[in-house]
Amino acid sequence: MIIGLTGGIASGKSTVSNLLRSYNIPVVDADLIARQVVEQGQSAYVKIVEHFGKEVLDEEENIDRKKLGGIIFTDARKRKALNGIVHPAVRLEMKKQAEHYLMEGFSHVVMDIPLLFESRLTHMVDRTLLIYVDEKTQFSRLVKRDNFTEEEAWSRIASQMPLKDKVELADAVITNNGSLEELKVKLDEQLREWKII
Ligand SMILES: Nc1ncnc2c1ncn2[C@@H]1O[C@H](COP(=O)(O)OP(=O)(O)OP(=O)(O)O)[C@@H](O)[C@H]1O
Repeated sequence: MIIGLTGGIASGKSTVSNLLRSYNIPVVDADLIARQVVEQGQSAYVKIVEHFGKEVLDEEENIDRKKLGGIIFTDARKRKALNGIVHPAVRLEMKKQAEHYLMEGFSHVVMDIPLLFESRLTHMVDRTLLIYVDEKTQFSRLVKRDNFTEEEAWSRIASQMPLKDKVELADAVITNNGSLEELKVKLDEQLREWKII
């Protein structure tokens, strides 16, 4: 079974991923794969350079994510073109890694996909698990983790689909407003309910 783990910025997905790994449940990380598929030598890298030109490369000829981000931020057409290159490569690699774990004998694999609902990727998973936090907690954890100003933190939270809208879409929700210990207990309960442990 493949479980889709999702949430919002600083809601606790990585924290939960690490807890899952401590149960020996493999986690496939969409953000990590999105960085790997644009590394030199990968087909998405070649396509990006073909499409956007060498000006998106840094001195070491790696893709400069900041430069590319700046270009697509103001140009919807270019953003679509980039997504059209990167997203299929990410999906393919995620499937490959999940299949590999299942072939190895793991009965469950988790896919950590921040934009699982927004990108309509629920067809890739059998069940969805949302890590929810209230906005105040999300805000203070974000400021603390990334050293954002209040304004930077709020604008990032506001740019995303509200977590309360994702609650309706998820098969299960873990609320992460409390301590790490509480999170562990709730995750443990959910995994038992789903007979994963
Ligand atoms: N229950 C908790 N108690 C205290 N701190 C927590 C708790 N859960 C998460 N955190 C902290 O909040 C921050 C955000 O958590 P985490 O990085 O796991 O979120 P995320 O959803 O993976 O974020 P992003 O998608 O933005 O990378 C981290 O600094 C983490 O250590």
